[in-house]
Order: sequence, then C-alpha cells, then structure tokens
Amino acid sequence: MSRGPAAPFRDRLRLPRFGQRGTAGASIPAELAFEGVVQTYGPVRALDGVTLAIAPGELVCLLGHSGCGKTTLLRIAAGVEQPAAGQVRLDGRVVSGEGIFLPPERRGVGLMFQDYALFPHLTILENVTFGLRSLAAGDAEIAARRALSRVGLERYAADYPHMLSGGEQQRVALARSIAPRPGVLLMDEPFSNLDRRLRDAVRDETVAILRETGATTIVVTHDPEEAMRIADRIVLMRAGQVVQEGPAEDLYRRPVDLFAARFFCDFNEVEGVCRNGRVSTPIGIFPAPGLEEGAAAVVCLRPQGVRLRAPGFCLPGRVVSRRFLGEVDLVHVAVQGLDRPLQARTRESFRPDEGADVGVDVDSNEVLVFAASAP
Ligand SMILES: Nc1ncnc2c1ncn2[C@@H]1O[C@H](COP(=O)(O)OP(=O)(O)OP(=O)(O)O)[C@@H](O)[C@H]1O
Repeated sequence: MSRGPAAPFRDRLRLPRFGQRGTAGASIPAELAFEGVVQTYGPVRALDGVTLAIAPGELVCLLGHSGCGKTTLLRIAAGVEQPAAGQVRLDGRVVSGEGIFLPPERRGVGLMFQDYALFPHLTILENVTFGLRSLAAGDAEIAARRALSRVGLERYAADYPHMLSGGEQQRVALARSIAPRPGVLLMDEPFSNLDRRLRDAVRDETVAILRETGATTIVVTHDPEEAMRIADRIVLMRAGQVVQEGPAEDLYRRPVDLFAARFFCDFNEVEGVCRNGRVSTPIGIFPAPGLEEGAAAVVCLRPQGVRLRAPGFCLPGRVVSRRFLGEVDLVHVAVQGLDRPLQARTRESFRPDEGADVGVDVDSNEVLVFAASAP
C-alpha cells in the first residue's frame, strides 16, 4: 500500500474523501430514446417492447427485480448488444434499428459496470487513461488526472487497483467513465458492492459529479430507496416491460398496480370483494375506483397509517409484538377478523406493551385499493 501508517484517520476509516469540484469536465448531454425495443435469448423475451425517452441531462433509474431486463436495456443502449427489434436513437439519430448498428466506440456512451471492471495490471492512472485512447497521450493524461482529482484520488494515480478499498475502486471506475465526457452515461448497479456505511456518501457524491458533468445518465438498481434518492425519474420494469415511469413521489403515492405498489412499500394487505364500487373489510370500507363489480380486491394499508389508541377507541386490537427501530417502533397488532396481525410503524408517545389491548385507527389517506389479479 502506498499510504503509510500515518495515513489520516479518515483514510483509515475508509470514509470517502471526494475531490475538487469543477474538475469533472462537462459533457454535451444527449437525448436517448428507445422505441419498441425487443430482445430475446432463445425462448426468453428479456425485453418486450420498451419505449422510453430520456431527456438531455436527465438522471433516470431503471428499477426492477432481478431478471426483468434492466442490464439488457443498458447493453443495447451502449451498443454492446444488438436488439432483436426496435430502435435506439441518440439525439434523434438512429444508432440501432432500421438496418443500422453503430458500435459502442461511435456512440459517445459511457458504461460503468457493477464490478468496476478495472484492469488489475494497470495503474489507476492507466486505467482511467484507457478510455481516452482517441486523445494524444499528453491530453489523455491531463483529462485522466482531472477526472481522478474530481473523485479525490489523484494521489493514488501510480497505485494498482488491489491497493484500493472497494469504495476507492468505485471512484476510479467513475473517473474512468466520466473522463471521456460521454453525452450518455450508463451505470449498472454502481453502488451495490459498497458496504452500507460507505454507500450513502459515495452515492451522494457520485450524483453531485454526474450533475456537474451534465451527462444524461441511466442508473440500474433493484433498490427502490436508492432510486428515490437519486433519480429525476424512475422507470419501473417487470418481465421486459416498463410498468410505470415518473418522479419518485408519483410511483410511491400513485402506483399503477399492486406490483408497483409493493415495490415501494411493505403494505398490510387485506383481501376483499368490490361491491358497489367499494370494498368492505374488517378494517373498514374503502372506495375501489376502476374495479368491476364482484372483482377480487386487495386493500393496501401503509404501516405508518396504522395508529394505536387507548382501548375503546376505533377497532379493538391487541399488541402482539413491539420492536424499537430507533426512529419508529414496529408494532404488530392483532385485529379481529384478520388472519395476520397488522404492522404499525409508529412514533407516538402512546407505547402499549406486548399483550395490551388497544384501539386501532386506520388512516384512510394511507390506503390504496387494487385488483387482486396483478401478480
Ligand atoms: N446472454 C444471455 N443469454 C441468455 N439469457 C440471458 C442473457 N442475458 C440475459 N438473459 C436473460 O434475460 C433476462 C433479463 O436479464 P437482465 O440481465 O437484463 O436482467 P436484470 O434486470 O438486469 O437482472 P439483474 O438485476 O439480476 O442483473 C433474464 O431472464 C436473463 O436470464
């Protein structure tokens, strides 16, 4: 390791120390558009008609469970893969489709992988310079050093990847991907290899750097909280299709179906049947807009919408368990007529013990009703 025992406390803790603002180098952001993109691998339809437009400079998170096609869409945007059907356009110009296929090096698109893909036998500076082969050697080194300086790692330029921590390697990969100033930057699970303690700081600083470069960015993640933290717009995918797209608050508050709803909240779910536009359940009667008469419905109640009161008020219930989670208590409370206890996330001063009788107040603003047919 190049750093001696006198390395600053911050380094020993492996907390990130980020670089000099203003050294990221601005990109000319491009518009990226997918239209009816299909990809198949034998019988697997990895992408099933994806249409999506990303504005210049926008930061979009592709969110979805494992295998829903996120990486495939990135690879197609980068030009690493050719789609079976559909078009990809950069600033209105077709780069895939209509018999056209532009290779990755002619797209001005940067790709950052989950495992960082650093070359172990090259120094940090050489790793970053690698993506700048189209520049004269002197210019490439200047650009590489500037990118390293932006991520706070210029002093490790002569080190090798194995001498750096996971968080530092992530920043080298980031420096390498921003150094050529791509108009579009594609990042596949860029924070998943970092431990929780580092992740928030690295993530926030990475977003700051991305904003500074101005590049249009797609970040793939399966973590809804991460997507909400960083994205201008979230694109939720399932089985090769876009389920819903919009700002975080739209997806959280107005999910289009049960699948989308479950992605963002660990709901209490109570089944019922739609009668006269409403669903009657042991925890109340709720409007079921858009559901047909007799349709099976699921009433979804957010844990923060379950309030505990003194016994005698609202619905009768009994506390089954209570866990102190720091900012809130997680309380399981049994309510007559329900198969499972309700989960309540509560921060109120009324803190009944396990086994205590309580009143259970359901906040109807925290309830969503969906057709039960969604997978
Ligand atoms: N080269 C390939 N050959 C065969 N099947 C593939 C190939 N690449 C992807 N698939 C399949 O296509 C589907 C989509 O894969 P993809 O990697 O795009 O999903 P993902 O959403 O990125 O998943 P993860 O979050 O696990 O990375 C999956 O069913 C996967 O098994």
